[in-house]
Amino acid sequence: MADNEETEVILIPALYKPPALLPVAQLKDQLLYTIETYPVTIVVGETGSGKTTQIPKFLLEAGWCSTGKQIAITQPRRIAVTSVAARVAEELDVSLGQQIGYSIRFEDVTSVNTQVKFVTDGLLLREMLVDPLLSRYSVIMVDEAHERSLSSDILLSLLKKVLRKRDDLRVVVSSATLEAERFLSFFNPDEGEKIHGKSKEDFGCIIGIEGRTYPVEIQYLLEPTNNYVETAVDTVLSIHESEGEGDILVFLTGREEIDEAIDMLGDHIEEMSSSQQKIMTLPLYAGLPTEDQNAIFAKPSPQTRKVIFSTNIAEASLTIDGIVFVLDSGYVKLRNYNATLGIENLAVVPVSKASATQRAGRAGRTQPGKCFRLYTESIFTSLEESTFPELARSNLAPVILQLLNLGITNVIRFDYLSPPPSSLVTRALDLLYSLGALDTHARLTKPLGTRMAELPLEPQLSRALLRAADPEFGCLSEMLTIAAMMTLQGNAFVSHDGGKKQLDAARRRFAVAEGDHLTLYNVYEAFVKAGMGNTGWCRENCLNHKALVKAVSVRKQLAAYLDRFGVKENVLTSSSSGVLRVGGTPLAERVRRCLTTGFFAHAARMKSDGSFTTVDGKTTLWAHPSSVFFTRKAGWVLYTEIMETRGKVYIRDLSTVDMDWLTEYAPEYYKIRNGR
Ligand SMILES: Nc1ncnc2c1ncn2[C@@H]1O[C@H](COP(=O)(O)OP(=O)(O)OP(=O)(O)O)[C@@H](O)[C@H]1O
Repeated sequence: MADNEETEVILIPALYKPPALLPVAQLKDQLLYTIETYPVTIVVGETGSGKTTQIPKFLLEAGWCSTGKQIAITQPRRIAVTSVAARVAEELDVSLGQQIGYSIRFEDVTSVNTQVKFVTDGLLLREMLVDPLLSRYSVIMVDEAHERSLSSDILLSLLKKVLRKRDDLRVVVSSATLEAERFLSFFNPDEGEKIHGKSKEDFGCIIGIEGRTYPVEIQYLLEPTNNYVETAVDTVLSIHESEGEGDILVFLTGREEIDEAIDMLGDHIEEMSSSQQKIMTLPLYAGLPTEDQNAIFAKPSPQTRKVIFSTNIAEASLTIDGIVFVLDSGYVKLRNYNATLGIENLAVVPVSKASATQRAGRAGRTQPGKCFRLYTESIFTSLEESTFPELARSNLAPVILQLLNLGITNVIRFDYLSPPPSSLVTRALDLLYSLGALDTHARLTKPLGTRMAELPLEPQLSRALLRAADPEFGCLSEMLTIAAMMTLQGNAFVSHDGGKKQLDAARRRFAVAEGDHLTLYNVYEAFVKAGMGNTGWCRENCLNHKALVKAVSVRKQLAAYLDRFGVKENVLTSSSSGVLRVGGTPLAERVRRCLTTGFFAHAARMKSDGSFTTVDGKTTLWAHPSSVFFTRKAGWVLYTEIMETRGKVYIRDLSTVDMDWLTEYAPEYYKIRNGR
């Protein structure tokens, strides 16, 4: 062991069942030797070879937690964190949250006994704010690093720095083949440089794991399709009719497509004869509450075939027992930030080869499988090798805020794995400056900037929340509720029996003329009043009970942050009193003004045809169907979510504002923009 050669090795409980089948098991000794010897180990292995579930157990068994330190395994996605942690706990026959735990935003399932912690890469970054050297960990494994998620790229950069300060830390990076060399040379000392006595030659090592659990047969279309949703549904039906047993996982790009496919398949299911095996459809996308996401793991009855329609969140690390068939649409919705327009959108683009391989790898995990690529083989050949780094196509404001809070003052020259375009960095600095998080020297302001960095919310929302207690606004209680509801990402309402009319009527019942934020506030208040255990009431009102329970918990956690900052609810604020006035300003207006202090950059004006135009008049936006302003008229609004689907830019969560408020709360920002 690095810290203590004499330490006694802790043995895993007797119930530990070594999964002899998994290819990684054959390399156990070599892996442990490498991790012991080199500060950095890059592990390259096929999907399903056992990297995620087995390596942490090997490390635990070898005593990497015996000095009281923990092992962390990061994942880009929450669902991978929770499900893999559950699997490892099950394999070790321990209860989740004890020896094996996990932590995701707003949900910490760990205890003092936790030795192996699965965590999202973003959350581990946050931990660095309180423990910059991540001193409580002996090994940190960054899984799925080839995905190049924003947080995992930044984490790798910061780990590189930490490794120069800590000689007892080990970093394991799991990656698809092509990126392995790049990761290694990123970590390596420069020519002639020595770190803790180690040079380029003995600082890191790549280990390849060959083989996978079960074979996966790949099939392609002979001719390209121009409607992959329809082709996916047809393929599901033909598998159901002519292939053997086994569940199906279909990769589409977003919620709308998933709903469309489920509806289309539903029509066919109704026509099926009762003697046939049944089909059970399930959606899976990031905005679904955790409990609903976990429904995909439930085993259906033997007479039922499970068909999961998912976005790329099921693409990596997941094992869904029973999946035999994978259908890959060949497309993914990727975040893309246009620094010139200041708009973050989701564009549907072809997947990379690495993604397609990961998708196929969701089959063949617990039995042999088949992957139907809903595109031709020549299209596959023409795909990019790997996904373009998220860092180079994102709004960098949140991450720059965190870097600054970690004491990294020069965010332009920071040692990025791939440096982002300078326009993205400049834009982020501009925005943070206009939010008051930075001073004119691009230093974090105190306390506003540091508090914004600490709150687990996007900077605009953090800013609005931190201003809410100001006597001028006096709406902290309301803003806490709105912020918590916004983290549900549009999932407060749900159509229980598929009735769109009922859903629309329910939305109307809670809707207020001022817009979606106060509507969300109304929903929350009504939910608490009806009794939080009242699932019947939620059903009647087409509300998502689990999501609302989650909002209550998120609200509490946010309130605890503010409490720590010494931000208290103003005595004048009372959530029950919608008519309360501060200086003659009604509560609803104060809330919208307060939102403007954060979201001033997201303003738009409704045109006569019901669409919206941005402040500079260059972009047309449409209210999302879930918005109050999908049907109602408005003047100026601000929006807190923006997404692009099939060439149309939709805005969600809108509130009416007065145009003058924009310059009142963000004079610098509008001066900067007008000056360009
Ligand atoms: N929840 C589960 N139920 C049944 N088997 C599982 C489960 N989780 C993992 N396994 C088994 O362990 C194998 C290895 O899974 P693991 O996630 O460790 O692989 P991996 O190498 O990290 O793959 P990937 O790169 O695709 O994430 C799976 O192929 C499967 O056989």
